Amino acid sequence: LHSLRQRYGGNLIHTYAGPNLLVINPLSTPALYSEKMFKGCRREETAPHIFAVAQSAYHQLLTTRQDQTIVLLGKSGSGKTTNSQHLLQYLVTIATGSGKVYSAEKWQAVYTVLEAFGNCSTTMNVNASRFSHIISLDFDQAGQVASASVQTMLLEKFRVTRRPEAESSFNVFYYLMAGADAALKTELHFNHFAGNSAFGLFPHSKSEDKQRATQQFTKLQAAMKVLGISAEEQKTVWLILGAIYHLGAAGATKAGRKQFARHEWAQKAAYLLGCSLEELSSGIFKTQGKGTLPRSSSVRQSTDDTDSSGNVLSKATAAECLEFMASGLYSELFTLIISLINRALKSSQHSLCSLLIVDTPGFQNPRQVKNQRGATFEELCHNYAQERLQTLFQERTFVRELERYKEVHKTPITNIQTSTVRTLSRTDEARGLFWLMEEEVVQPGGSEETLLQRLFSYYGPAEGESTGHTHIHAQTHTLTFCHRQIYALFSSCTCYYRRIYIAHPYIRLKFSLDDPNRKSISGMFAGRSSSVAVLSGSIAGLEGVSQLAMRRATGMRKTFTTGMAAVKKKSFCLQIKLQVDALLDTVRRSRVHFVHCLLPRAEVLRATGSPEESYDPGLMQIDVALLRAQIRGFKLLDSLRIYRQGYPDHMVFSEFRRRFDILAPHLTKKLGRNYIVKDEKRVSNYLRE
Ligand SMILES: Nc1ncnc2c1ncn2[C@@H]1O[C@H](COP(=O)(O)OP(=O)(O)OP(=O)(O)O)[C@@H](O)[C@H]1O
Repeated sequence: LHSLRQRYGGNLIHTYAGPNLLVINPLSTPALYSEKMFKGCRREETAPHIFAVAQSAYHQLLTTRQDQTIVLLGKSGSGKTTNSQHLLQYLVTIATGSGKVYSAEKWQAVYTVLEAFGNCSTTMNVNASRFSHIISLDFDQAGQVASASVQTMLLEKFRVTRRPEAESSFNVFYYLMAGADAALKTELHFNHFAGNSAFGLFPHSKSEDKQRATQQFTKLQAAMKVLGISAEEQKTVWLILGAIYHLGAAGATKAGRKQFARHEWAQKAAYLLGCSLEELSSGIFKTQGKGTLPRSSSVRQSTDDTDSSGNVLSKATAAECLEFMASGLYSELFTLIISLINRALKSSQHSLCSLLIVDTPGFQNPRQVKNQRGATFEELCHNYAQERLQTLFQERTFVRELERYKEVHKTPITNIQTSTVRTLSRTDEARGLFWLMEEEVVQPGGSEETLLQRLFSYYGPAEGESTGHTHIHAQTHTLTFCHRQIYALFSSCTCYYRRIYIAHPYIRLKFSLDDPNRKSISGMFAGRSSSVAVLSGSIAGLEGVSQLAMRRATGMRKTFTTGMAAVKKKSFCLQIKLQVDALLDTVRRSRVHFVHCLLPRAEVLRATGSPEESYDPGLMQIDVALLRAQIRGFKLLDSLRIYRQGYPDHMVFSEFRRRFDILAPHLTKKLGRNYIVKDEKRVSNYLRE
């Protein structure tokens, strides 16, 4: 702790803790990422740095030809996404061929688009990611990037329609509302905005916010252009976003017949989607019978799920029906954006092995920023993903090391707290969500209902923080909130069916094909294969063309299809678990490098807005209690102890032989260049001598 404080005070944000890198968010933009740093950034040779982690992973990829993954862990706002970008910046600079197909500019554009569509402002971070993603770089024989792809999961799609107080919707809505030029504004009916919105979606009111959003919109358009997203395609994206905005402005009736509350706004949404008001209204509010569905594999899947427990939409309120549609549309749009990004990154060049970068939304607990509300279901899901990755860290750091030590020494290692993940999780900050999820959802007899109740015991306002009415009110509110969320998510299959109804080529049977908006929207969705559609709304970006990308996609699909029986039971939580399983399965196949991102102080990201604008050397101070909690949560001290006492740096005999037999030319001479080794251990010992 002392070292970290001293280093941080001296503007040294990177520190090694054994094999892992710790990065403390500088809350400023220090000059640490210049091209000068690229040179000789070998872990063994330089001071701790995020580039050195990239270099080390790349070096291991080249020498072992084994896939490598860099996993970023940490609280929300601790700097995971920023560090992922630095990793990529380094890798594409050192390992991109002369063709520059994967330039740093292109990656910058990828992140600009991802941040516009998948980030928002939360109580912990003004630009928080609300989805998990894997960036994959596939390398060829010469160690150059041959192809790349992005897979995303756990998108918080319901944020479009409801979210905790004082948090925003996805950035892109504000960019579009502020930055659309006059022609686009007219086209989207954005010349004046509604006073009401069922989704709480309003343009920025402050002029500086508006100005920033306008700049961001220009930046987004430029980034889309860099990624080869045509003007026509961009327009389609704006049409869908515009339609979602107008659906919010239209709202839904609170009682009586389910219908739009303000028809003039609904009319605008219908126009943008290219259908009539009646068609849109019945698509959203009317219950569809089983027989009316067109036959297609993906549609059949949805009907199975929908009808087994009665008609979900008939139970949902009009507002919920509207929310299903809007968030479903957004989720489809997001999947489409990922496809467009992958189109720009794809290449059919042969590749040998991959380097993956995994970034998921960070741990978050509203109480950390003195927020009295309980956590939302989405926060639970993101914490769950983080906790599973943390479990992987422990598995790789402790379990294997302890076994190896015991194997060599025949006695167990001392001094290491070998508490199981279970007890660990229960006591640390992550609050045992991993086990909560596993116990309540996956075990027989588990149910979402009990999950919610237990969620409360973890996330309800703490004792002594407040008493009486407010306390209970906060809990009830969150419970209702969670219930609704789950209810909505449960019904997402119905929503999915409806999305197809709107977006699928089948729409042609129903809606006028001649409508230009309709044509461009269905044209964009039509190209996607049905196998991609099966995972629609869960994992996006599985349409890779390179061999390695296809192998990854098959692995992820398999996780879903083996659990499909369970998915048919419509357990949304299980679907979340499957998405995280797919992520973990992909990571597990590789050698993993961990980067722990640490938050020096809470609230500061909220308080100061963009850290870049508020650089003040005096800010390099640390909230010691917060830092200590993070170090404990990551189990960093134990990982250091095991690093000292165990065998953290090791290589298997075959690797040792391959790497060092150049030093024993007499051996190669005697046995031939490609000598076949039966006993690697014996040859390795021979080499050592
Ligand atoms: N190494 C760094 N150098 C400069 N700025 C940084 C660094 N790390 C983080 N920041 C700043 O901190 C802010 C939060 O970082 P970032 O969004 O990357 O966090 P995160 O861990 O990805 O958050 P979330 O989990 O909520 O998505 C960013 O605005 C960024 O500018």
